Amino acid sequence: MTIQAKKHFGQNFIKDPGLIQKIVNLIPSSPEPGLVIEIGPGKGALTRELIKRFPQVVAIEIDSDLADYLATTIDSPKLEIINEDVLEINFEQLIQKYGKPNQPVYLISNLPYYITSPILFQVFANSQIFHKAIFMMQQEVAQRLTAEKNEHNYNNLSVVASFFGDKRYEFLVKSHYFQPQPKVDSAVISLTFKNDFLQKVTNPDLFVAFVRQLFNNRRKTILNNLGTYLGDKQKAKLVLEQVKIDPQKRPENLGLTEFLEIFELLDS
Ligand SMILES: C[S@@+](CC[C@H](N)C(=O)[O-])C[C@H]1O[C@@H](n2cnc3c(N)ncnc32)[C@H](O)[C@@H]1O
Repeated sequence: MTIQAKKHFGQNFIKDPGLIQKIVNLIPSSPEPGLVIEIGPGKGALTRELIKRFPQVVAIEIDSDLADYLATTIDSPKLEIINEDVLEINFEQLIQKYGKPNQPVYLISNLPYYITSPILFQVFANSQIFHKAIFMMQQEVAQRLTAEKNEHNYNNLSVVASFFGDKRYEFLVKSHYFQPQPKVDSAVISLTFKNDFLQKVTNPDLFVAFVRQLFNNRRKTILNNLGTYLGDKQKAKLVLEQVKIDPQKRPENLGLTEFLEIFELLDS
């Protein structure tokens, strides 16, 4: 069966066996092999390797041609193919259905690039139910996500990713590894989820929105950005004084702890 890549679904397939191994190796198989959820299995490049190593793989694919192709070419009781839009998936219910109690849950994807951000934020919103995510994305986004303060790519995504877990830039994947070949290179990142920071705020969604707004105008000082957020520059000045943050700094000069300090003060 010939499968033509559909551009509107962000289909760029990989087939290099070395690359596939390298990506799948990032999922730990100890202390116990967990439930693996793959977003966008495509023609099954990663999926075939995953079912060799893990007891249960759930693959969510929006394209029914590909879902049918997978169902007819992979015959394994370990694989569950779900023909749906990942953004419509209720991960909690999915894990209840396919996982075992207390089993670690891993996410893996060569992400459909057109919805990288919505998927990332959907995953963040469910971070407590996942152990680790291995995601391939455009290199520029990977650099932003894994950047640290004062680095030139640092933005709200960098802060939010650190809030939800330990992030790591794993490796670069040149564009020629994909079929069809995209215009830009990609990179694989990993995120190991943690609850440490989550416990500090009552509403993580509000924190995510707060950080986003504080980066609204990167060139302006934190005083200006916070003033706009609060609609009150004087109050912003007092808040920054209380948490001992230099009001002349820019958002890119503040680390996660500093954003949390400001937010916690406003939250209390
Ligand atoms: C970059 S391709 C990766 C394919 C395959 N995993 C590989 O590495 O060769 C992205 C895959 O995500 C699928 N996809 C796109 N949008 C999706 C969505 N909203 N929900 C689920 N899958 C989606 C595409 O159809 C495609 O199979």
